[in-house]
Amino acid sequence: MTSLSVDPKATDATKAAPGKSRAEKALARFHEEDRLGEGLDTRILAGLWPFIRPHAKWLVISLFLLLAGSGLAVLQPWLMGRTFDAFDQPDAARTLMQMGALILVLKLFEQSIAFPQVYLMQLAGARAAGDMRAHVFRFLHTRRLGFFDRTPVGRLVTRVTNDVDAINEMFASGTLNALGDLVRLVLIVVVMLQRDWQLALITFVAVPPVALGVMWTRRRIRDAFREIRVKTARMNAYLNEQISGMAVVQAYAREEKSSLEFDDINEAYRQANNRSIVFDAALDAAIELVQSLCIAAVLWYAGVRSLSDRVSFGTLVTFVAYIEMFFVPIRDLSARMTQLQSAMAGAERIFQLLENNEEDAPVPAASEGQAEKVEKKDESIAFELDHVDFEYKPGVPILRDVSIQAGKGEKIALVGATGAGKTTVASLLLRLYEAKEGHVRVFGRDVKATQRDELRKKFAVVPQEVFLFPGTIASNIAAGDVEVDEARVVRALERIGALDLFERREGGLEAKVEERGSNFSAGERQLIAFARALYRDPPILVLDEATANIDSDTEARLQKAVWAAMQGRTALIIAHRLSTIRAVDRIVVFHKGRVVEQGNHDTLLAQGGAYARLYQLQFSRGEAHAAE
Ligand SMILES: Nc1ncnc2c1ncn2[C@@H]1O[C@H](COP(=O)(O)OP(=O)(O)OP(=O)(O)O)[C@@H](O)[C@H]1O
Repeated sequence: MTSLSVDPKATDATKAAPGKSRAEKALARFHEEDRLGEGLDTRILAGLWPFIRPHAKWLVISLFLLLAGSGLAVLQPWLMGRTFDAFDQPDAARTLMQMGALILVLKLFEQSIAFPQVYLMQLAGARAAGDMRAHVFRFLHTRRLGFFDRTPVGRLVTRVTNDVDAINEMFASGTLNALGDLVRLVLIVVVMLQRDWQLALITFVAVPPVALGVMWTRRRIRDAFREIRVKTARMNAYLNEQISGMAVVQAYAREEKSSLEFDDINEAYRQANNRSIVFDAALDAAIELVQSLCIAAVLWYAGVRSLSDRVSFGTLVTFVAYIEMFFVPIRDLSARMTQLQSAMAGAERIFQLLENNEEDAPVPAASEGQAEKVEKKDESIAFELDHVDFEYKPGVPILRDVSIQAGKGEKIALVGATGAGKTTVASLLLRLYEAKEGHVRVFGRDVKATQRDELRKKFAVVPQEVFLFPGTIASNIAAGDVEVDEARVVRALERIGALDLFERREGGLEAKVEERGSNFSAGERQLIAFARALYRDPPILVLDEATANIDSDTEARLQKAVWAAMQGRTALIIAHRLSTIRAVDRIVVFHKGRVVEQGNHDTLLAQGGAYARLYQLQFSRGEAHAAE
């Protein structure tokens, strides 16, 4: 796809930022996205086409009906004029009845095609937008984690919601009706000129000032809308922050201060809205005024001219009707242009996102031949880091020359100060990130040469911060399975000794899990994560032990869960509890991204090195007693 880069010039939001705090500037930059696009952009339209194409037939029918509707709308005042002209003809009564019937039929026809026209246009738009949302969501699933580290969540959510909606709006709000408006304008101009060119010119004199006025006002309205979007985003961000941090707000009696802050944000939002309302109302009133002036001018001129050349009654009726139809499309054209620009800007941002090439490669990165080369067929090794260097950000090394091997069934503990790089090792094994140097192998195969799904099926991860999805206890334990296998859920819970704990809850295993598992304690969430690991029953368990304090009953259950989960499989434990550390086969000690010691508890203790110091530190804190 060609590059659809965004114009880098600063926007109002960033220009308005001098002297502001860093946070405010960052916020302003974030809202910079509210800029509008360049109107019709063929590259963007080409990018949208694959989403529209499957629904294009509805769009074509709708546009055809739109053009037909525009023609019918213009035909009626013309017929009306002919009807009035027939008044002084001898067979006026018959002509009037015929024309009346014809106008009625045309009106009915026009109205009856209006429904399918609007419906089909919106249908095509809603379906294309739905496909696009699904596409972007699937695309996000296939990005590497590093991409999410760098991209704010809010921005990605906006791509799937607001930006796609902006494209949908193009269909829903009738932006494409601009085509009908244009046809209508051209037809009106032609009929007016043909009917009476002098009266037509009187009307057209008003067009340039109206067009200029509309453009000026629209620009103000557009600025006001942009301001509204910025204020809305600010309000959303503030509400999000306040509601998420409600516990702190209440605990520190911050309600009054928060209310004052919110009042400011609310007031700014109201004022931005006010500006758009004022300009919108003024524009409507001005258009009405111009229409009335045009009608008055036409009537006046017809009066003046009637001294020498009588203007027919029918012509006057036709002109009055056309003038009423004439300025509305001019007013709407610019609003539709704004909507189109907004849709193009939304589409451009989506395409920029879709250009990201950090794919979480589903298939082996190396060709088959290369894959063979990196394979190391030692069936007894479950996983291995072979002289691995790694950095999250270029130039900031996190792991340096790390080599760790785990034999099948071996239990390995990683210990070290916080930030030493232990969790990173687990992420590399799952190929959530890729090593800069060296090799990461799982069952003898380089992770880069393994199918993503095949690799990840070999692991169950119990993270420090367990993430629960809304659903039930059972559906969370069976995470990843569309159909929950009840018997397996029960067996998994039994094995970690937590079945009774969850069955006691109201609703049992079908008890509701709220968003992010907020109705479960940290310990309970950990237990669910252990059950999840056992349900999956993979050959390797990765356990990032939680450091949070939990009550002694849950602690005992967790201990049991750890042992149950480790049974019969290889385990990599990022260990914090001494009881866990002492019972593993091998301890790997990390310091600033390097492996500084390896061995079992007794050997390392006897060495009196880094591990012995860490152990003494924890022991002196009294944790060792708890672990006895
Ligand atoms: N996604 C990330 N992007 C950038 N830097 C990161 C990322 N994740 C971790 N780091 C940094 O990498 C270093 C190692 O982090 P890691 O989580 O592996 O440490 P750890 O030893 O597991 O720490 P802890 O015991 O606190 O869990 C830290 O300095 C951390 O700030």
